[in-house]
Amino acid sequence: MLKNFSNVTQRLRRLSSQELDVSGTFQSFLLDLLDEGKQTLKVARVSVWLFDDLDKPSELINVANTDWSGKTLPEQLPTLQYEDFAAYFTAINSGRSIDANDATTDPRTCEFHDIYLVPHNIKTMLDTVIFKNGIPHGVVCCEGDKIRTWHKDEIAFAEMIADCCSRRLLVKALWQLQSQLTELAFKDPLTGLSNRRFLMDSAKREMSRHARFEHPFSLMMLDIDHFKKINDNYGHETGDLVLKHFAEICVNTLRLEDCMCRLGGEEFVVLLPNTSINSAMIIAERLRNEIEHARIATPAGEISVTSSFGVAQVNTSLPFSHALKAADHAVYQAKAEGRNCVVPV
Ligand SMILES: Nc1nc2c(ncn2[C@@H]2O[C@H](COP(=O)(O)OP(=O)(O)OP(=O)(O)O)[C@@H](O)[C@H]2O)c(=O)[nH]1
Repeated sequence: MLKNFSNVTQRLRRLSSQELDVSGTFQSFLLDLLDEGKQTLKVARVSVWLFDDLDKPSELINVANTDWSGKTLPEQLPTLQYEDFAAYFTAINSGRSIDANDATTDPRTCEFHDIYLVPHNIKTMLDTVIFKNGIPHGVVCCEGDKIRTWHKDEIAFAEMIADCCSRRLLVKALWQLQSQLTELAFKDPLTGLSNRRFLMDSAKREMSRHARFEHPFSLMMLDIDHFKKINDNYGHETGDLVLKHFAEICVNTLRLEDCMCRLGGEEFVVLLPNTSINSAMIIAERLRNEIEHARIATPAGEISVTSSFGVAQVNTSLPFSHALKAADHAVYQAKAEGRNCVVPV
């Protein structure tokens, strides 16, 4: 029976309030939680095991254990296979807690007798199920070195620990999904560059920052010359490869703080913070030269491209679209002047 039940639930509530805090790692959250379980239930160790694959729950992987020193994972995580412990896996998949008072004789846990219980001096086990979308996803294992009768309070407490794990796993999955969605919303999937939406968002932020500090802010627009011929001559796949490598060449030539975005097709924009039009012209000329001399390796052989540039200093008291339109116009002028050149607004 649990002593000081209200203190215990208070501590558990404090821990579960950290479920939404994804600034710490999943690992350190689990270890804090398991330490609480170990102290409260007075057991030798508590560990968490998760199924590797929910569609095929044939392997459990040990992802946290109060025996592990510090908060680092061992190089090789211990695993359990269904074929070796069928009764145990079946019990977990039923979703019910395993209160094996005497683990060596309990039919759900006696399979561990020779390889685990005896070598580790484990006499009793209390295992509670972690769920994901209502399906068993893993287990919290509490192990003790004396046979004991698990009281219903203790089982309820261990189930609360498993529920904390379930919710933290859900939060982790939601955060992963959210960062994937953000990536999809703001990234061009082909080149990995930011997309038009990101450009417009960050331009707005840069405009107000530059207006406040009265720093110069420029942009350049660049458009690959005769790109249609690359598609026509080598095929669309090679065209895609050229776009990817073209983006890499540009990113490697530009400064880290310069933000390069793909507007669409073979048209790109680079935001140049704290840069005057004169410096922007020098940067554009350097990039133009770099692109002209690069040899892009493709299965169809080496391909080289050139690019036409329009460069503008952004007037922060006008909408950003003005600077964008002006740079676009300068690109047209660069095309009219024979391509592979830089034209200022
Ligand atoms: N492979 C590939 N091609 C694309 C992609 N997006 C646009 N394009 C192609 O890029 C080509 C752009 O052609 P145009 O706008 O005529 O321009 P251009 O051939 O580069 O000629 P100039 O700009 O006048 O030098 C079109 O054939 C588009 O189909 C893409 O994601 N992948």
